[in-house]
Amino acid sequence: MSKTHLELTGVDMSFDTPKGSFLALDNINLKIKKGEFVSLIGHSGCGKSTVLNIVAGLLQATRGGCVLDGHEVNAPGPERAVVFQNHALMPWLTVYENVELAVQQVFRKTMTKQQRKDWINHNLELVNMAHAASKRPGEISGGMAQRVGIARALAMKPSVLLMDEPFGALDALTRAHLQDSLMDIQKDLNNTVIMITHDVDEAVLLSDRIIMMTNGPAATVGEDLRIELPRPRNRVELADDPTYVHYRQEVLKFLYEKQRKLETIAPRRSPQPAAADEEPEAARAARV
Ligand SMILES: Nc1ncnc2c1ncn2[C@@H]1O[C@H](COP(=O)(O)OP(=O)(O)OP(=O)(O)O)[C@@H](O)[C@H]1O
Repeated sequence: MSKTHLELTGVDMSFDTPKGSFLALDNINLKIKKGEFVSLIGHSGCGKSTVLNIVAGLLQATRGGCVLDGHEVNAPGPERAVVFQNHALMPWLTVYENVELAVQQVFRKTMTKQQRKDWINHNLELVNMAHAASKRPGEISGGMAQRVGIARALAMKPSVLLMDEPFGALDALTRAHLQDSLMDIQKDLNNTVIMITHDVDEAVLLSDRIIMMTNGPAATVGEDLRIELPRPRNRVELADDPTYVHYRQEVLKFLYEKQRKLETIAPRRSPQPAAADEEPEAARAARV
């Protein structure tokens, strides 16, 4: 990790609403280095997806902007792949064809047909989905579909991987498995990752930095916590590690003491984890 790879400078974001202009983000400043894994955490509606959408080029900041490798971001691009919570696969295409679509888009001119085929299979193998290459999204589980979504994003060789609650809708076991796979993949590929999460343990386990956002409107970066835990990280060993516990408490303190939501928390836009009822109380408490 060395110089700044991605930079948000003085970003404001206002939305026009029937009641007038709504300032969602106020002066977001963030410098991210190549290969850093950064999590965005904050209460519902604070503006995390808006930040991600600005980096993805899906939204234009009202003031300030985003620069990637010295180039201003003002449109979506294959070097910034997005993984959404609900994977967004094309239901009429097979698993293989879903990944192929992305690979065609990026490598049609630079890879031969055979190279593209090998590359698609390689990425499906990375997420342990090669065995289901000929299945359609309707024939596989949510966790499997999410793995295909990740394979599709990785197959574009993005320098930045943007993930909006990628594991939020999955049961606890599948989530743990995918978190471990993501750590392995990121170690090999050294992508920069920005991930939105509501899960404090997930943020501490995966991240090099946790960006904690203040409550909206006019949300901004509240705290920027560096997670200096050696890698590879093992969730079982870390559970009792005093440094891990300290980081976890820092995030919880920010969310529940410094940024306590006084009004009723807005309903989540997305479904709750499938196995939430089976989770231990402590794990549930650590979800924003
Ligand atoms: N297109 C839009 N028009 C008007 N307001 C918007 C628009 N998009 C987002 N907002 C508002 O901006 C604020 C931030 O929304 P955003 O979706 O970024 O929050 P979030 O932190 O990702 O929320 P959650 O955790 O619930 O997904 C919210 O108050 C939301 O209602």
